This record gives sequence, structure tokens and C-alpha cells, in this order.
Amino acid sequence: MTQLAAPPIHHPDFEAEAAHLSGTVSAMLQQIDAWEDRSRTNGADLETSLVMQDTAEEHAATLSPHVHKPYFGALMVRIAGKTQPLYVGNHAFKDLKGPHSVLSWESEVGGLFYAQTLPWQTPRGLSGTVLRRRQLDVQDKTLHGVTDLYDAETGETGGREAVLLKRLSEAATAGMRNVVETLQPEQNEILRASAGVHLCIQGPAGSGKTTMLYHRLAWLLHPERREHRARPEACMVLMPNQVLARYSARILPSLHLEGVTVTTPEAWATSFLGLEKLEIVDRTLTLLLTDASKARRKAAWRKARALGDLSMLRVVRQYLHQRIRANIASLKYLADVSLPGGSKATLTLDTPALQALVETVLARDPLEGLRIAVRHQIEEALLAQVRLDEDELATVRRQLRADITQLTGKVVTGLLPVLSARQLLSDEATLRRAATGILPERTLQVLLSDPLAAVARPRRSYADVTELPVMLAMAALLDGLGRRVGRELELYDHLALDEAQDYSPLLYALLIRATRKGHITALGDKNQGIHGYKGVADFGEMQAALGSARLMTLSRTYRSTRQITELSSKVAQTYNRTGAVVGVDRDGEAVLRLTGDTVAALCAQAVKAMQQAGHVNIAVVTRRVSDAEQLAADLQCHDVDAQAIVNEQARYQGQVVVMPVNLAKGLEFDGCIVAGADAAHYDPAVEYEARLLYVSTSRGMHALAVVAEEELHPLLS
Ligand SMILES: Nc1ncnc2c1ncn2[C@@H]1O[C@H](COP(=O)(O)OP(=O)(O)OP(=O)(O)O)[C@@H](O)[C@H]1O
Repeated sequence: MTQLAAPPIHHPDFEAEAAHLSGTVSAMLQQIDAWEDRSRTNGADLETSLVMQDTAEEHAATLSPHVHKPYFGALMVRIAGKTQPLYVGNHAFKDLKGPHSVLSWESEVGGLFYAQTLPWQTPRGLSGTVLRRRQLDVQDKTLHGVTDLYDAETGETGGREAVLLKRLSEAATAGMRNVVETLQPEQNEILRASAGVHLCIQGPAGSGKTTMLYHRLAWLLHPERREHRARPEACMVLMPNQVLARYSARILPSLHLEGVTVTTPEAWATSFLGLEKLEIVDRTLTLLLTDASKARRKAAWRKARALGDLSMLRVVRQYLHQRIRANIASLKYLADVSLPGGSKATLTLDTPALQALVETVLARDPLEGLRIAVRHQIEEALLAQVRLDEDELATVRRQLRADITQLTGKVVTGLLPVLSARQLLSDEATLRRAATGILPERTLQVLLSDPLAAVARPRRSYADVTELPVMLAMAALLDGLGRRVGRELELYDHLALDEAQDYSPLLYALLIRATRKGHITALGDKNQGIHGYKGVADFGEMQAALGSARLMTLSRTYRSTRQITELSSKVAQTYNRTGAVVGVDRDGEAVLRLTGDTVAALCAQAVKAMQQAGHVNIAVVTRRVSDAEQLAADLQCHDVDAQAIVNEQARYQGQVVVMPVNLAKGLEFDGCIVAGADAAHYDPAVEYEARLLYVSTSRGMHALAVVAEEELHPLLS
């Protein structure tokens, strides 16, 4: 166990730190008063005065929430021959009249509070050294504790671990939490990894991946990121399901991330494609979960993987090129335009000229999409036929606008993302033509097979999640990809992807086209990959799909007690020899193992035991959706009121819930009860089942119970 620091209240500098805190609070309040005093903000004229007053009020409103806790960390540094203290908080504050300035945690210097290195270089080339790192427990403008983390004389004190353990012992909340005060050195390094380079982060369950994703976005919003700075409204976070999206989005306000879009890849794709009215289904998952035939499961898996393979982008591209070439086989254009001065000119594009022009566009693979690129090229070619100045060209351009729109429409006629994707995937001759030179015969056979024939189709119109990336690829190549701003498409400033092991290589290749260069952060855990049929095989494949990306690893887990981590790690190691998980060594309750009664009776017993131990947010996790529905009803007969969360529309609001493992992914609770924790529910011979069991057993922070009517799963007994 790490040596714990002395109780903070006895710290010799406590009084001095308390005095500094009260000085900072006063300086902040004075500054807020000054900003709010309208008589002090007088500009040269009325309009300037009003703008200045608005800005001042905005500053005041932004600083006000931080007065009760101006900072949480202090550094003593030596720089340019001077030793001076620096204070680090959630929000920067410049004390113009005194020594009470605060650095924001996202700033370069603020980052020194978390790092383990001591020397650093300022942007002006000065060398500095950190002499002391100190954590300050401030609540309601009052200092409650001082803990030294590092001191030049004694070295690392163990204080960081003590502060972390205290924080981790707190109860779970119904939303993801801000951990700015206790960011760990390895997490700090990851969230500050150079902007402008795609980043893949792997880490076990509970290592803070989802938490880091939001903190990295907050770091990217800081002005010091200069050309890589991101705007919240231009950032998007993709989560595996809506339950997790809503749960994690509760962190946004505390990190000043309001405006960031948090959604799922499916919801984003359907809204981008205008398919909101369609039912979105995952028939491959249905088959994998319900079909007893190994051969059929394998075939379904293979087909889903083939649909999400990177090579499908080339197939879609070739399909579009073939269709466009056919569209322009005899297309030509001729028009008379009036020139300034009264004369007329005839502008033409005969078929070979049009073909040559289109070929240059096809060869370029324009990011903005073929339609816009062809349109520009046509306009340029026609205007080049008259010699006019800029103003005169604008008049001719106006005359040609409708014609060019019509001609471009003919070039891409019949090409619609959804219909074309379906034609490509359902018509053998079309697929064979489009795949010539790209896909081998065996892949074609897989794509032409229908392993899902026995899986029921919804009555209303639907789209399957495995065909969405192909539809999106059509849209991307035809009209570009990005965020819609009015009628325009703009690139996202940054995309952050959670559970990134579950995204297909094709989806990665498309997301690159939707965001600024090097602005994807992808976080995942191979061990929790439960959608491998539509995901990547490993992080190498993810890196390859991104073109180039930096791979970083989180090694420690923070969520669970030692007892819980030991058990879940044992499960992960059965299918991943490197799956050993190093947890923060936090002692907790022994794992509760219950058998010998109905699952409902045992789960009720576990819920009550956990509630008696003071836990509030408790999840009963089942293997299947249908089990969750039934169990929630059965628990009532045992005097337990539990909310069933059985679809993505449900909202997790805390207290006792029953949910299937696929929806529990990414969430965490004070206590977790794995219902049906036996070989009948999680087949020990199937790796996929072990992955699900790992997800279930890694959800609890403080308490875990495994429950089975008869014998427990061999890995859990
Ligand atoms: N530096 C930290 N200080 C305090 N708590 C932390 C820190 N890092 C992570 N945690 C806590 O650890 C828990 C797990 O974090 P998070 O859910 O982000 O992990 P994850 O890697 O995404 O897990 P999973 O793979 O299971 O979804 C959360 O309660 C989070 O607040």
C-alpha cells in the first residue's frame, strides 16, 4: 500500500494558505464588482459603452461560479532566478493589483500541477523548475486541507494517491464526473498529447477513457491551442448507445463544454442522411445473440465485417465513377449568353470536353464531394471561353447558374446515397462491376450471401446498422461529410469516439473526411469489444484506418475496489493474456456470491445488503433484454422497486435499475449485481460471452454481487 500523507489539517503552511485563499476570494469579488459597475465601463460612444458593459457582465458571470473554490492546486516554481507560487484552478483569474492570480488547469503552466517532470521551458525560452506541488481542499471559500504531493526536499510524498483514494471512495452519481482536481500523471499526458494528430487511446474498464475524452475536449477549447483550438458547437462525441450518451453528457457544463453534440454513430448517420423516420435495427446482433448455429453466426459475422471493411470505400467510389461515366456518355452543353456591351457568345462543352473535365474531378476524389467539384469545374471551363473582367464574369455566372445546376444534375442523375447503396448491395451484377479489381471472389460471395434470412424484419421501413456506413460512404463521396451549418457543410473541429473498438474501419475512413486533419480522438478497450462484427479487429487496424495516429495506453483502473478489479481482471485474462488490470489499491467489501434460490430472490437480497451498506445507485445487470424486463417485475414481489432500462430511449436517473449488459456498458454504479452469473447465461466456451461477463463484472465502484440459481460461472466461484 502507498504511504499515506499526514492528515492535511496539521500542515505547517495551513494558516498561510488560508490567508492567501481569503485574499484571492476578496480580489475576485472586487473584480466582479468592478465589472458589474456600469458607471466604470464608458467607451468613446454609446455603442462602444454598451458593448463594453455587456462584455464586462459576461466576464463577471463567468468568474462568479468559481469564487467559492478559486483553485485546488498550488505550485512553487523557480523561474528566471525567482521563486514564486502559482495557483491552479478551474478558471483563470488575473489579479491586476496583487498576488492572487489563478492559472486554469488547461493552460500549459497549469499542466505542471499534474506532470511528474520538474523542469519546463516557457514559450519565451526561459527554463523553470517545479519545487513543490500541493493539493488544496477548498469548499465554500474555506480551506479544509493542505496535502503536499511533491517537495524538492522529500520527493514524492504519496499525497497524490491519498487525495485520489478519498475521491474514489465517494458515492456514484447519476452522471459522469469532472476529475480535474485529481487527474493522474498518465492521464494528464494523454489528454495533453499534441493536437492535430489523431489519437487512439486504449485502456481497461474504469481507466477513465470516457472521462478523459471530455477532459481532452476541454483542453482543446483553450486559447493556448491556437490553430488547433476547437469550438464546442463544432465538436462531436460519439457514444455506443443513447443511455451512455445522456449519462456522460451531464459532465458538459462543469467542463464548459455546453454546445458539444453527444450522440451515437447510428443517430448521427441517420440524421445526416435524413433517415430519422426509419427504424434502425441490428439484425446481425439479434442473430448472434439468439441463433444456436455456429455456422450461421460465423456467416453473419463475416458479412457484417465485409460491409464495414475499408475496401468498401473503394467499391463505392468505383460504383459512383461507373455510374457517372455512363451518365455523361453522350452528354453535351451549348448556350448563348449576353455579354456586357450587348454582344452575345456561345459557350459549349462537347462530350469529350465534359468527359475530360469530369475525369479530372474523379481522379482528385474531392473532399467536398463530386457534385460540387463537378459544378465548379464546369463553371470554370465555360467562363474560360470568354475574356472578361471580374465584374463582367459575375454577370455571366448569374446567367449560367440554372443551366450549370441542371447540367451537374445530369452528371450525377440517379445517384442517391440510400437508394444507390441498396442497389449496390443487392444487385449482383452491379456489385461485381463495382468491385472489379478490388474484392476477391470469396468476399463477393460473402457480400452476396444472406445469413440473416431467418431474422425477422421490422414491419415498417428500416435500415440495418451494418449498411449505414455504406450509405454514408455514398453521401460522403457525392456531397461531402461534416456538420450542417445552414445549407453549408463544415468540417468538425474535433471528433471524440468512445468505445472506439466498435467502429468499423469504413466508418473511420469516413469520419476522417468529416473533421479537421488529425482531429480524431478514439478511446477503447479491446477486452470490452462486444460488437466485433461491426468493429475493428485491433488497435492496429484502427490506426491503419485513420491513416496515421498516435497510440497511447492508460494502464491503471480507478473505478472499482481491489476485490472487484481482481475478479473482473480474472475474466478478461481468459481471452486476453495481456488483460491483467492494475487497479488503484482501494480496499472494499468482499464480492458477494449468492446461489440456491431464484435469481429474483437472490438479487433482492443483494440489493438490500448493498442498500444497508449505504449504497444508493445499484444496477442489476442481466445477460439479455428479456431477462431484465422480467426481473424488474419479479423484484417487486421481493419488495424491491427497480427501474427497468431495456432500450436506448430509457433515461438512467440513479437508484436501483435492472438493465441488460449491452446497455450497462460504460455506465457505473455504487453497487453492481450480475444476475444469472452462470455458465447457462455466459457460455464459458465462447469468447464473446467472456467479454460480456467482463463488462458486467466491471460496472461496480464499491460493491459487486454475483448471483446464480445453482452453480456460479467457473470464473466467478
Ligand atoms: N483521475 C481521476 N480521479 C478521480 N476519479 C477518476 C479519475 N480517473 C477516472 N476516475 C473515475 O474512474 C471511473 C471510471 O472512469 P470512466 O468511466 O471514464 O472509465 P472508462 O475507461 O471509460 O470505463 P469503461 O471502459 O468501463 O467505460 C469514474 O468514476 C471516474 O470518475
